[in-house]
Amino acid sequence: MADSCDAKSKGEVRIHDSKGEVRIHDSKGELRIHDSIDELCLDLADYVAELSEAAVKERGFFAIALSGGSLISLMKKLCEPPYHKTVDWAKWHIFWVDERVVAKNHPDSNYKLAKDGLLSKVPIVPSHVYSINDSLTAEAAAEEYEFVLRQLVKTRTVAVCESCDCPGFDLILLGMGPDGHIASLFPNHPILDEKDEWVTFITDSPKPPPERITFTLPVINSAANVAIVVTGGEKADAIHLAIGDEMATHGLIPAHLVAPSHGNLVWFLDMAAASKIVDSSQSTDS
Ligand SMILES: O=C(O)[C@H](O)[C@@H](O)[C@H](O)[C@H](O)COP(=O)(O)O
Repeated sequence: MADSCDAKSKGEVRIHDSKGEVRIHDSKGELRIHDSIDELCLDLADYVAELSEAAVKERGFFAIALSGGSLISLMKKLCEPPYHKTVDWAKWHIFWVDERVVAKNHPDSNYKLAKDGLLSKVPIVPSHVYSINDSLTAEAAAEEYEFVLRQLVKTRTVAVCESCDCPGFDLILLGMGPDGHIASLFPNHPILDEKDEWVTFITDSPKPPPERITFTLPVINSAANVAIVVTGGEKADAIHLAIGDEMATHGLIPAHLVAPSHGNLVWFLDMAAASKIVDSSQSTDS
């Protein structure tokens, strides 16, 4: 049984905008304003490459879990020089934080999205890519994904969290929806309270398609590093709730529940997504 880890970590917040880079320390960590989406992509590639190098040096592996959505396109710089040569791709072990229960060649598949947008462009080892069994029901696919993950924790390909028996991924990359969902953990959904399973499933996702498997919060919060990558003004309110101090009056949203027990949390935001938590006086033009 997975013990739930208490959330202790604070997050570092990096915002990317045409105004340059500003770092502001607040209750949730560091706020960082960069040049544009392109700067965000460069910073994200640097961040991932550095974590990969450190994990490979320390453990011989880099266990990373990907989300779907715009995250994959924001990882594009990793497919370009120097990263396509300098990253030790053969040591990567790639998982999905959540996956739609559709065929792996279906347009809605997060595996297809990552394969087309990243994995087919870098020299990863195909047997190190852990996609779901797309011939199973959502429940069975979640059970089988957890079984595969448990085998890789046994071999320490995926580390174990210091204070609970959860897998300790080297990096979990999340997106966030306008409602503040992360992975396939949606507001007010009972699986937010799941504390025993590492991987669970839903059949009523408010974001189509309805059937998905997803890591649970204890697994996300057991990672050594979590990054939440959010762009676009339609998410500004959710960012305000997730990072701003006023969230107590608005209730908790899933993104606010991401608080790694021993790991580091970094928010990568563009200015549009961050528009409700910073004012223009904090840009480097001032
Ligand atoms: O499978 C999924 O749908 C994703 O994992 C989901 O959690 C995504 O990360 C957010 O919905 C943000 O998606 P966008 O970045 O495309 O808005």
